[in-house]
This record gives sequence, structure tokens and C-alpha cells, in this order.
Amino acid sequence: MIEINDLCKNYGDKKALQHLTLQIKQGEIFGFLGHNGAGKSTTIKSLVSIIEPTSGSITVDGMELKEHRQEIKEKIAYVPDTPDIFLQLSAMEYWDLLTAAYNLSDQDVKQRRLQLVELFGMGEHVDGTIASFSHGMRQKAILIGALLSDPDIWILDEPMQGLDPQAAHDLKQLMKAHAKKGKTVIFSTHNLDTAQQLCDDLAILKKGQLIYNGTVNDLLAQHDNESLEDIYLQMAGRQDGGHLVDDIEGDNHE
Ligand SMILES: Nc1ncnc2c1ncn2[C@@H]1O[C@H](COP(=O)(O)OP(=O)(O)OP(=O)(O)O)[C@@H](O)[C@H]1O
Repeated sequence: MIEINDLCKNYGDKKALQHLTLQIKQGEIFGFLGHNGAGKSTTIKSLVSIIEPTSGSITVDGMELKEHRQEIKEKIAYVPDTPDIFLQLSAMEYWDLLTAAYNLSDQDVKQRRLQLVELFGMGEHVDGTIASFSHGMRQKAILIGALLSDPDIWILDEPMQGLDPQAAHDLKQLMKAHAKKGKTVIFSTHNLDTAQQLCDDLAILKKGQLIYNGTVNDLLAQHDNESLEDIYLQMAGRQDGGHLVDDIEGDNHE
């Protein structure tokens, strides 16, 4: 169980996260939704100790993150929202680096790495430098690296971004299978269909504040016959901007 209690993050005057409180249960797939700048990555980076919250706390299995940082880090695999890292390394060198950083033996990860490379169709690219990869191939290389160690908690920041439909489908299957094993999967997305397909619970953030926390089904049940997109846009979207597209493109419906 992950508990986020009254978490706040300020960047100067900017309140990126305001009093966020929620729980993420072991074995569930938990999704963060929200417009650009809503605070999804700030929450995720706080969970993986990349940024220090201004106030509030995070506990993982009863352990306070501030006091058990290393122990908790070892339970987590993290995929950042940009795959443009370690560009000068080859994919294999990058995976070897992670294998060493996580204290895994090459023997332990070899089979899993081969399986992941085959699944994501990266076989012919293992010796290519990450700099030479397309955006989607970089994303696949980062995903394979993160998933090498089969950790208790996956935290994936917009993981489908740039993936082709096959890879996106395969990743969703992996996420479901990981949760089915009793492990926890946390991800952010802008894709509402993906959220609807995968999430046991979700949080919708707006301008750093939590505006919904619960199941997709409960959210749909609260709004008779409306699509998740309509509900989401009513909750998180612009209140008054219906005329903007017509203003830009001209209203041809006279
Ligand atoms: N390093 C930083 N310095 C200053 N402000 C920041 C920094 N990182 C994020 N912010 C601000 O904090 C707010 C939340 O940003 P965050 O990256 O968490 O949003 P997000 O929901 O992940 O957005 P997106 O969907 O665009 O990735 C934004 O207003 C952003 O400009």
C-alpha cells in the first residue's frame, strides 16, 4: 500500500501540487489523469524520490519514504516521461548499466532481457546507440531497462507515448499481468481509453489539486450515459471555450 498524505510541491510561487492525499493499493493498476501541467509528473517524481516535496509525506508498506529511501527505491522501477537519456550508450550498454546499478546478476536478467527484447521487437537494435533510435525505440529501450528487475512497483510516466499499436498493446498486457501477480502498477496517461481499459482506480488532477479519486466505473455511474471523455472534459477541462475553434478556423455552419 502506498499512502500519499497532504503532499504539496511549490516551485517558487507556483503551487504544482496542493494537499494531495490518496492511497494506492497493492496489486492494483492506478492511473493519473490530468491536463498538461496538472501535477502528474510532480506526483510521480515525488514517489520515486527525484524531487523533494515541499510538505506532506509518502509511505510505502508503512515505511516513511524520507527515512527508507533506499529500501523503497529498490522496490520500484521507473519510466520517466522523456526517453531522451543516456543517448551515447547502446541499448545493451544501457541495460548493463541498470543491471549493475540494481545489483542484479547478468545471469538473473539475461532470460528476462531476451524475452523483453523479443516482445518489443528490439533484437536488431541492441547494439545501436540510443541517440540513433526513433522516439518509440528509445521508449522501448527505457521500458526494457525498467522492467529487467521485475520489481514490486512499476511507476510509468506516460509510458505509451510514441509506442506503435503493437508495443502499446503488449505493454498494457504486461501491466495487467504484473498487477495480477499482486504487484502494483502506477502510470500517467492522456489517453482516456487506455485509462478505462486498465485502471482499477484513478486520480484526476487539475492545477495541482485532486478532483476525483475512485474507480472508472463509479465515475461513469455518477454521470448517466456520458462517455469518459465528456465526463473528464467537464471536470478537468476549460469551462468556457467552445467558441475558440470556430474563432480560429471560422464558423462554416451558417
Ligand atoms: N522544475 C520545475 N520548475 C518550475 N516549475 C515546474 C517544474 N516542474 C514542473 N513545474 C510546474 O509544475 C506544474 C506541474 O507540472 P507537471 O510536470 O507535474 O505536470 P504534468 O501533469 O505532468 O503535465 P504534462 O501532462 O504536460 O506532462 C506545471 O505548472 C509546471 O510548469
